[in-house]
Amino acid sequence: MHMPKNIKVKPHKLEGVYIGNNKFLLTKNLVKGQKVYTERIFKSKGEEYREWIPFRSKLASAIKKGLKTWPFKKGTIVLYLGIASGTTASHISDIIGEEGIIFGVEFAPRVLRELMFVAKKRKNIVPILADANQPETYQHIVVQSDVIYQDVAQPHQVEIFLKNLRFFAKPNAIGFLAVKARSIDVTKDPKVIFREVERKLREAKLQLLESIRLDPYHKDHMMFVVKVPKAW
Ligand SMILES: C[S@@+](CC[C@H](N)C(=O)[O-])C[C@H]1O[C@@H](n2cnc3c(N)ncnc32)[C@H](O)[C@@H]1O
Repeated sequence: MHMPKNIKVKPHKLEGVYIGNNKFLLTKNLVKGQKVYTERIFKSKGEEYREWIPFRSKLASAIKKGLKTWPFKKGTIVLYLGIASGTTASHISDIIGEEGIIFGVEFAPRVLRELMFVAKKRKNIVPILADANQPETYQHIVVQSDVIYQDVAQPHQVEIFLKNLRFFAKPNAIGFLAVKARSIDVTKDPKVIFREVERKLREAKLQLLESIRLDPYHKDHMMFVVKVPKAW
């Protein structure tokens, strides 16, 4: 087996995130010796860390671009829409630990199958084969959540996001919406699309905390971060 390299690690200002002396973002591996994608594993003072690659994860790229809102900690309950094979979710899983839970909704069966292998090792991931546009079909599984994270790259992604917030957001929950401009309309300038998304979020009476362009890691993508008002 390939022996992980020893590096120096220091905590990032966001809880549960670390920085290696090589400037990589890292999370502490919840399942020692196990990789989830093409990330490298490192060691420091008896602990094992996984590299969190911003080109592979929009959340990691948002951190690189200065994300400030950080609701993830041990025990956080997350609804993840468009979880795919669990690249980003595996790092959230590292951070929230065994006390937390990620309900991962994905509508592509083939992709969900990959996630099943990840979830077999990571007990805090619950894979759900469903269409995020129909929250009523998984309402019996998912509980009220602290965080709703959405990355579905669909034309009606804002509507899907709002619908799920209405079903599952706890008061004061934090929502992350990763928007790929081209999925909404390939013909429009991304800036126009992002303004439109912002307008819809404000119109829905959500508090817009941050909007972060994810270039150069993810071209024409924006991460919107919102807070759900107490009485919504
Ligand atoms: C960009 S990928 C997600 C990558 C993942 N978030 C990550 O960072 O590891 C988008 C995923 O959303 C899924 N998806 C798209 N529309 C969906 C829908 N309506 N319901 C559930 N999943 C959906 C796709 O099948 C795809 O796996």
